[in-house]
Amino acid sequence: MTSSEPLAKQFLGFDLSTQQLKGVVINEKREVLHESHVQFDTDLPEFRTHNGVITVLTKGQKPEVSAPVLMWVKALDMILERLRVCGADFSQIASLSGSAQQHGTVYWVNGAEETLKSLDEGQFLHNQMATSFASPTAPVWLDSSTTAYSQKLEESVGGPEELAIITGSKAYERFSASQIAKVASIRTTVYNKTERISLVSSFMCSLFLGKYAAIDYADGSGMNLLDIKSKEWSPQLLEATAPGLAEKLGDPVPSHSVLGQISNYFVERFGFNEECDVVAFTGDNPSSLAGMCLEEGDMAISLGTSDTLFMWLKEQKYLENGSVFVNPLNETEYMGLLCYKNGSLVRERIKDKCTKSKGWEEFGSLLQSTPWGNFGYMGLYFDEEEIVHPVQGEFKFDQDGRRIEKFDSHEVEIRALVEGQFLLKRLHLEDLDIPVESFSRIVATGGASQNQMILQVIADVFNAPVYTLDNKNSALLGAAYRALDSYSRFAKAGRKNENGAPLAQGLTLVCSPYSEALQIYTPMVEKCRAQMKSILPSIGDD
Ligand SMILES: O=C(CO)[C@@H](O)[C@H](O)CF
Repeated sequence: MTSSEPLAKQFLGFDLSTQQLKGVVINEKREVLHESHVQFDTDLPEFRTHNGVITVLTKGQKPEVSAPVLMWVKALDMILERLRVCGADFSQIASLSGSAQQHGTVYWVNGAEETLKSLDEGQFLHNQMATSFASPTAPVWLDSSTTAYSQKLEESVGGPEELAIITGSKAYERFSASQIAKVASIRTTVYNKTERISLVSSFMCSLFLGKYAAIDYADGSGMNLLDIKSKEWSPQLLEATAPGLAEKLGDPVPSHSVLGQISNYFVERFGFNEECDVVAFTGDNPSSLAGMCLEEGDMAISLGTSDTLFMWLKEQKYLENGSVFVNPLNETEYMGLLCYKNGSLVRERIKDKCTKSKGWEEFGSLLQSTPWGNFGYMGLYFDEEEIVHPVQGEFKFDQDGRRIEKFDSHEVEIRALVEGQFLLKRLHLEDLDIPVESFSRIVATGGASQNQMILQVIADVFNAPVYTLDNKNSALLGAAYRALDSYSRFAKAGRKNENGAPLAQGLTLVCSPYSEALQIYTPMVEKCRAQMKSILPSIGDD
C-alpha cells in the first residue's frame, strides 16, 4: 500500500502474558474484528515450558523461574500468521501497541540492534535472532530467588519505606533491579556481553520497531529503579544495582509515546503499511487499566496466573505490601497494585483434586452448595511463596481457628480456598487504610472472571457489585486501545472519550452482594488475620 492512500483506521494490540501470546485487531469504534492466540506449552512444545516457564530447582536454593526468549520470538511469527488466517489485513493497521508480563528482563547481546535493523524478510524472525541474546532465557515475575539483592537494594537507600517513596514499591524479588543485580553478580559474562536490557514489554516492542524500544513509565515503575515523581532512573538505585546500567536501559518514555514506524521487515513479510505507528508497549496490569477505563471508586481485580488488584490513584500513596506505578494513561497520576502469585493455578489444582469432572462447572456447583462463611472452616493456600507475605504451604482451620490436616468434604475445601483468597485480599486493603467502603464497584477481568460463582464470593466479601468486561482480555484490549488513542495523537484520560462515551467495550453487571453476607465476612477478616499471624508471627509487627 503506498503512503499516499488514506489509512483505514484499524488498530493492533498484543499481550505477551505468562502462558500465551494474544493478538487483537479493533476498529475506531473499539469493536473487535480479529483475535487469536499462541499457547506456549502446547503450540511450542520444543521449548518444554510448563505454564509458559522453566523452573530450575537447586538444593537449598529458591526455585529459579525463567522463559526462553526465542519462544516469545517464535510465538510472534505464529500469531501474525494466525491473525492473517483469521482475515486480518495488516495493510489496514494504522498503529499497534502491546502489553506484557511485568518485571521480566531480556539481555540483548552486543551487536543485536544491527540484526534488528537489518532483518531479512525472507526468513523467520526466530532464525535470525537465535544469537541475539546474551542469555537465552529471561528471568520472569514468578522468580523469587533474589532475596539477597532485594535486601541490598533497600539498604542502599535506607530501607523499604524509603525505596517505596522513590520507586513506588519496597524491593520485591521479582522486580527487575534485583534480577539484573543477580545477573551482574553471578553471570558477569552475560552482563558484560549485554548492550541493552529490555523489559518483556519493550523487548517485544523492539521487534516491531526494528531497533531498541524505550521502557515506558508505567512498566518501568515495576523495576525498583524509576523515580516515579521525576520519571527518571534513580542514580542511587542504578549504582546499587549494577555497573553501567543507565546506558543498558536507555531513557524511559511516557507510556503513550509513538516511538516510530514499523520495521520494514513487517512491511515486506506481512504487508503492513509503512506508516504504521508503533506505540510504546507497557506492563499487563497498566494495560488492563487502560482496557477497563476505571472510574473513581472502582477496584479492578485481574484473575489470571497472578491475582492482581489495582486501582486508579490521583496521588502517590504508600502501599506497604503493594506497588504504585505511574499511570499509563496520564503520567501525572498513578495506579495502585497488589499482586498475588497464588491465583488461578491454585484454583485449578483444587478443582482437579475436588471435582470428578475436573471441570469449572462442577467446581462452581460445589462452591454454590456451601453457605457464606463455610460453617466457619477456612483455608489459606500458597503453592508458591506468596508476594505480599513470604509464606508457602497449605493451611486449613476448623471453626475454632485450630489447624487441621484436611476438610471433611470437597465442597468445604473449594469454598475454603476461594473465601480464603479474597478474605486475605480484603485484609490487606484494610491494612492499607483502603476499607471496602472505598469501592462502589469491582471490575473483574482475566480467565477466572468467567466463573460467576467465584465472582459472587468476591461481591460478598467486598460488599460491592461485580462487573465484567464484555471482552475478558482487558490487558490485550488495553494494548489496542492505547494504539488507537496514541494514533489519535492525544492520550485519553482513560475515562471518557471526546464525546463523553466510556472507552471500554462495556461492562456487564454479573452479581451484587447479599447484604446478609456482610455481617458474616467482616468478622471473618479478623479470623483471617489471626490465622495469618499463626502462620507468620511477624505479620502486623510495626
Ligand atoms: O508481577 C506481577 C505484577 O506486579 C504480575 O501481575 C505479572 O505482571 C503477571 F504477568
